[in-house]
Amino acid sequence: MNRRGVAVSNTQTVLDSIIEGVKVDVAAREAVVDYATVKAAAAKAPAPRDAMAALRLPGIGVIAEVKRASPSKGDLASIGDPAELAKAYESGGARIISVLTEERRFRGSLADLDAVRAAVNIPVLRKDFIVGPYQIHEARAHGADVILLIVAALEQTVLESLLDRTESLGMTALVEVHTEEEADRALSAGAKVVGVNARNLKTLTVDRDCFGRIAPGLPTEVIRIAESGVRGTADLLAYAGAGADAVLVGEGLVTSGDPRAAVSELVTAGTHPSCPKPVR
Ligand SMILES: O=C(O)c1ccccc1NCC(=O)[C@H](O)[C@H](O)COP(=O)(O)O
Repeated sequence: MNRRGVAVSNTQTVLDSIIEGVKVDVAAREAVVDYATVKAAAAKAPAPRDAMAALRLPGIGVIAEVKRASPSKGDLASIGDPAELAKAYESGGARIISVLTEERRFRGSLADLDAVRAAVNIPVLRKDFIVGPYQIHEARAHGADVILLIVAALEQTVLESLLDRTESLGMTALVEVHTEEEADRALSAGAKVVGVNARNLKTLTVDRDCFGRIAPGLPTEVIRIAESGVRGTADLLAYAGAGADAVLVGEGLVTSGDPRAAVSELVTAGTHPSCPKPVR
């Protein structure tokens, strides 16, 4: 019961349980490489690549994800060499490479991020469940140009301070939302790039119409990314019609059998003159 006597569920969501594991893992890494050391390493890292410029190129951009496994699907692809996969994505025309670094549920790692950043010339997104400043400096130290901030996982003041810190390090924050209320919070925190995830991270249900409900309410200057559920060009075109500047694709690429061709097909559709353009 809460203070008003209303029953409150104590059920842990999928997101809660991921965050619980992430916090344990961050504390373990911080015990080995302390905060001051990770900050110093971030300060010495090569300059961030310009993700905003990549996202402003004409056509619907493709953010291609290195994704081995997920809570919703279990194992997806073995991906022995993430650098080779990232190079295939880049040669297929991806604008940004997303690298899942969470280990317990996604079987990603910071080593994957290192390998991908060294292999490609386009911006790289560290896709993880960021809960504090340590992970932001850590992301930069490992070459990240973009980081993900999930509104549903962060108190508003924490979201604001993590967004400021990300930008002060020269990186771009992809601020992820799933509801209109979360979109309002992202905007009030100052998000310049908003990702609408079709996947509800608490229940794992996927609702591709979520983007079309939320994106039209975003200011025109905000870059809009449609995340999850893209399995082919029809999904990309539907998101484009609803105003997406880019789509973020994982499962559809890693299970395709030919990731370069799969990205290229999406890029071709997203840059074809008949593809709907975001209204600005
Ligand atoms: O993918 C999941 O099952 C998942 C579960 C809980 C939290 C996050 C999850 N995925 C992260 C993502 O947002 C996706 O990897 C990304 O948007 C790509 O989605 P898809 O193209 O559907 O693989």
